Amino acid sequence: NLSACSSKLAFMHPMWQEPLAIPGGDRQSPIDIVVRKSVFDPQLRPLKVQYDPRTCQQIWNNGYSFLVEYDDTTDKSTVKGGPLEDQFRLCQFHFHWGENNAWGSEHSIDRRLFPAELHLVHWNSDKYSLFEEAVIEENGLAVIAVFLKIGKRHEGLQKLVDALPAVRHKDSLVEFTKFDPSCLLPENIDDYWTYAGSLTTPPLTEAVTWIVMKRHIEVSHDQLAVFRSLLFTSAEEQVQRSMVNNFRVQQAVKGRTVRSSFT
Ligand SMILES: O=C1NC(=O)[C@@H](c2ccccc2)S1
Ligand SMILES: [Zn+2]
Repeated sequence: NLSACSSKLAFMHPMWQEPLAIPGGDRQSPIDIVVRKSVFDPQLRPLKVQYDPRTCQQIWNNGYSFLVEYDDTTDKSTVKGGPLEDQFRLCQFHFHWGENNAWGSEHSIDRRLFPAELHLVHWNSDKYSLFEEAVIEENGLAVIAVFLKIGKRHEGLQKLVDALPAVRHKDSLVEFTKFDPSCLLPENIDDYWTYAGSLTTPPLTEAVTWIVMKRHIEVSHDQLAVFRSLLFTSAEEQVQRSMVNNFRVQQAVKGRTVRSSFT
């Protein structure tokens, strides 16, 4: 029973062609965050994150990333505050990473890329009743992004890393429970940038309030190497392709303002 938040939204082929024109297309993601152009907004409140590990259900390889999916039928795992006017429900988290440690993140800070980027995907449960409804609305989604750096081993991540060989191929799924994703957040979640953007995979809808953490987390080289052992391809395909570089090219800022919660 794949939760709605990602099963229906087909991630097209990992190297899917960028559509020539996206409807509107003036608030696409990801972007480079130019720190000196960001604007401090004292009205940005602290983020309130409340995750219940009992809502964790499964991990699956959708042929573009691996998704850790949560039961989003009740308001048990939520984010509110910060730039958000409403309460948003966690439906899944996933990562984007590179073939080496020089790149892999979708966003960058003054052009600095990170080896990987975590996305915690939430939808506006005050206004909508399903992820699919929210995904086409301009205030439908909130994604918390956290950069990963190579350093010491991340103890909380290891439970997830140990489960990855079971979802090596596209369309494989394994039960995965009692995982609290707050262990993947940096200690300080009060310092972030926020801007109006889009999904970074099809349907690329301009529905996302992005919350990009200033502080990164550290994972070990070996832990990230296990991400790279995943495959884009299903077990049946004769040519296997490593799941790496699953990030979108950066998009034009087009006059948008990136606000910061800190000076
Ligand atoms: O933050 C994002 N990362 C992705 O792969 C995009 C996505 C697309 C559909 C569902 C969930 C996430 S949007
Ligand atoms: Zn993502």
